Amino acid sequence: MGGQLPRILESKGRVLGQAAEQLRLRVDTAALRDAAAEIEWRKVSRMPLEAYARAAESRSLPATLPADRMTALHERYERLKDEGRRIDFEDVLLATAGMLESEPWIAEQVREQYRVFVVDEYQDVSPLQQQLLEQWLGTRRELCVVGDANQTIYSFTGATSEYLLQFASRWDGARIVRLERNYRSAPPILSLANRLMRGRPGALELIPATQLPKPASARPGALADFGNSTAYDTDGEEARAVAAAIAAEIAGGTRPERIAVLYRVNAQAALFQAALADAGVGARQQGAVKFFDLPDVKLAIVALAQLARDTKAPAVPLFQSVSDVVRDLGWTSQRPEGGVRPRRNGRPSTRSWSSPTRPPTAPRSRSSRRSCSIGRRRSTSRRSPPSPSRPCTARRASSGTPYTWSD
Ligand SMILES: Nc1ncnc2c1ncn2[C@@H]1O[C@H](COP(=O)(O)OP(=O)(O)OP(=O)(O)O)[C@@H](O)[C@H]1O
Repeated sequence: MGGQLPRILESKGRVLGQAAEQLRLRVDTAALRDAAAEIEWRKVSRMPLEAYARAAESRSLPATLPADRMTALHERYERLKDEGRRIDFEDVLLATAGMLESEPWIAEQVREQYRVFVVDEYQDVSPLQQQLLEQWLGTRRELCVVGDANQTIYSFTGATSEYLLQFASRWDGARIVRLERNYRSAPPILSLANRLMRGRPGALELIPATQLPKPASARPGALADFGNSTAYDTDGEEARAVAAAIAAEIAGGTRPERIAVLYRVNAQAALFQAALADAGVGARQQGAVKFFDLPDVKLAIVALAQLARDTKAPAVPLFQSVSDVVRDLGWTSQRPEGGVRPRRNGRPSTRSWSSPTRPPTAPRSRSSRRSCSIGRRRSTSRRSPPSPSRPCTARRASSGTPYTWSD
């Protein structure tokens, strides 16, 4: 008790970089990013370092960081963090859970303050977050969770849709409300989403709430069906096929301004633009802004200015401090190839000099992650409220628009 509060690490990048340097590990930024994800996974899974050392043997790790080096890196990262009196986002959760467990009076105080709990995006809850939720709840049952197992995206950092899928069996008498009427997307999108998700655990059968408006200018049948989805081996092949399909559409009479390409991460834009140019199709990137107006560039400039004013900052060469600052913001020194570099866990990596740079390991809520282009929030009052003392779970209709936001 007492003393100075520890500082919260904005991202693990810088401390991990120092740890790797101290251990003389030659690792690139991608491997460090994977190490950060491993640290998150270990901590939200509540796994002590010794247990991780064993578990790491059977995990898929970067070639430069086999199990023993990865474990050593975790250990050094934790040590450096403790020495600097800093805590990361997982520590905040761990410390809160530990406090509620060891100090029942604090748990009581929290429970008095909050009576009813609503958890959104419940498909992406980690064991540690679930533990916290249970500690907040105590013996009460005033809980409503909302989620869609088909929108699970954080498994690689230890989240699991199991809590959502098993909710009814864990909470006897829970009321399940299936939100399958979809107000967001047009019927062809929903029918494609239904086809893609059919048979998966917790899959919903989405029902369009509205029929597609038919402007007079629309070519009959233009949006009647998306046909089958096609997967390509590489981003380049995908971009070329998309460009060829667009060129064919235009040749068939569709006006170019009626065509849009929705992509998942900004780094893909360059590939699409190149493929479209090769196919003789002019394209405009929406949201393209000047370099110094990019939010991430502005952020870096603010951080660098702060560092320049900080008289207590350690005297290190300029390139080192600049590199530390931008690395801390999640940037890498590798030029984007226009494609998305696959992570070892199959998820795309979005870090690059030109991509938005919120670190993938930074503490951020799903809502902030999505805030770029899709309004995710809607007043919960429009949903049926859970009856008191009866936990309810609502499965959300998947939006069916997985490619419309860009990180
Ligand atoms: N009853 C309704 N009538 C009209 N429009 C609605 C209704 N309910 C939701 N919508 C619209 O549907 C869209 C999606 O709603 P909302 O974001 O609440 O869905 P969600 O299930 O939380 O989505 P996600 O699965 O992406 O988190 C919003 O544009 C919202 O305005």
